[in-house]
Amino acid sequence: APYDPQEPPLVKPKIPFIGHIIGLLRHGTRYYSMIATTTHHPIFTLPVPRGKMYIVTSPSLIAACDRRGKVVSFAPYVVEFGKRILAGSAHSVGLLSEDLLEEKGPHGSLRTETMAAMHRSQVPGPYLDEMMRVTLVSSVGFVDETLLGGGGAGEGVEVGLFAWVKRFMTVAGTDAVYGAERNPFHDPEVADSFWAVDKDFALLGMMFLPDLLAPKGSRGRKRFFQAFREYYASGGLETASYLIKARHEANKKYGISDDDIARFDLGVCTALLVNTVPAMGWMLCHAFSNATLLATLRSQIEAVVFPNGVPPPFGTTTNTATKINIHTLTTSIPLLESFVREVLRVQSNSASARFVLRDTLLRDDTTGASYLVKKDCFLGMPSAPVHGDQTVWGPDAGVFDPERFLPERVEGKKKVPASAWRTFGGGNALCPGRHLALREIMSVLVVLVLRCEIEPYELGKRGPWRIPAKRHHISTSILTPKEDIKVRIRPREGLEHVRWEFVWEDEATGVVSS
Ligand code: HEM
Repeated sequence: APYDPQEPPLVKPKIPFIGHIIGLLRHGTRYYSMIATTTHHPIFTLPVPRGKMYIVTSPSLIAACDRRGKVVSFAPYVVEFGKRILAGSAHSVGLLSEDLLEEKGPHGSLRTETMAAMHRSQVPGPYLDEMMRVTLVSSVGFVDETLLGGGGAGEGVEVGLFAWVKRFMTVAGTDAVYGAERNPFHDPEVADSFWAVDKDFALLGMMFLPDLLAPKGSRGRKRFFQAFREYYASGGLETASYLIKARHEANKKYGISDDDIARFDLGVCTALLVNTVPAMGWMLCHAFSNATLLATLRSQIEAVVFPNGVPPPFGTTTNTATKINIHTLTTSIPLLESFVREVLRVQSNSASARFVLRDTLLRDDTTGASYLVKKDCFLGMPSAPVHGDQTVWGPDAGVFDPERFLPERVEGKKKVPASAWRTFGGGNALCPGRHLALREIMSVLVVLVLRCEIEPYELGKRGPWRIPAKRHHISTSILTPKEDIKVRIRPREGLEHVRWEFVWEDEATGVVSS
């Protein structure tokens, strides 16, 4: 459709016609930030071959889009994902695409019903606590194994940091959801299959000769589906979390076949893992590369967990374990969540991709200006430009500041609008896994900060920390590094004799872990 002057300002490409496509291919989502900083438009239109894209960069207009979530919609992407990546049957994809405008309410279609189940099962409360209990047992077990490695004499192990995190977070995350007893991810072949699909995501999405053009991803996808069909056939559902049970119920209500349910699980695992896993890697880079911050985190945690705030001396603790309730810890040490939120602020590359289902007028409450966005156009609210905006975060927007989200700091400053922190998106597409992700990340962080030393290590000697460059990916919000960091992980000196017991217990909800 021709450009209407009521639409957001047009940014013409330097190279006619294809210039923006070249920019996007070359710079990825950074391209939006580059345009935002040079034009200062709160929303702009990028003409591309066969259409146009609207890009929103101001928190007030992002809030306006969130309010119009039904017409500036995420739903078409759920449908495309079901079709292209999950390769669901025509029947199931048909059901997913019903009631795109969500006029029938939260229980009016398979898509909305499933999403309601995702939210209901992950709000803070007993279901979430139970998932936390399982994930903690799983990740602590793996850390124990690592620390016993390297001959057990404390020399530690040398690993690629992100690869190491990926191995245990993949299992810990899926244990929480599918239950530790029958989780298909305990078979390393299934875990590898899953990550092969993620790697070939863009090629599989083209739906063109996948066996030939994306052989590993295509084979991995088949292996994944087979493993999940077997999981349900052998009674896996009985050992699953409420999340999987609630989804299953919704699927059955709409007559989804067992084969399609196994396919949908690839969607669950994608949402569950592709951001959480790299996010954990970045957490460790930011925590362990900064000696002052690491010391502060340790002393704040130790003040809570040890009587008198210092580790018990050698010889006094052989029989009693030091019990650490991570739930209490994260509520009494605000720096933990502030740090995690700040890492997510600087590392987030989320797109918040939307599709305009109906011509809509967006009103910017701060300026009073209105913009017309047209049916069938793409609209993106990339996180990077807002996360780096000095008018929102202050002149130090570009600086990594782990204390930025401390409650007392937030109160003292000009209020940052909720729509300016976009790590988990917003509106009715707001990530339902945000509580699980934050809690899981904080838990693993506490365990590792307390128990481990992690140092860059190459060719047998200690090297400097370098925060690596990121690899572009079309669908994940937290990108992976271009190259992994080689590190040595060993038990912290002087604490080898401490027997740890990590639990997640919330007296308020009554879940007690073993
Ligand atoms: C650090 C970890 C995570 C990050 C950064 C993240 C980020 C996001 C983002 C940016 C969106 C899109 C929101 C939008 O477009 O406005 C999203 C959606 C979603 N996320 Fe997460 N996520 C994380 C972890 C999880 C976990 C652990 C789960 C658990 C299953 C999960 C489940 C989902 C689902 C199901 C959606 C789709 C929502 C819908 O269709 O309405 N995410 N996430």
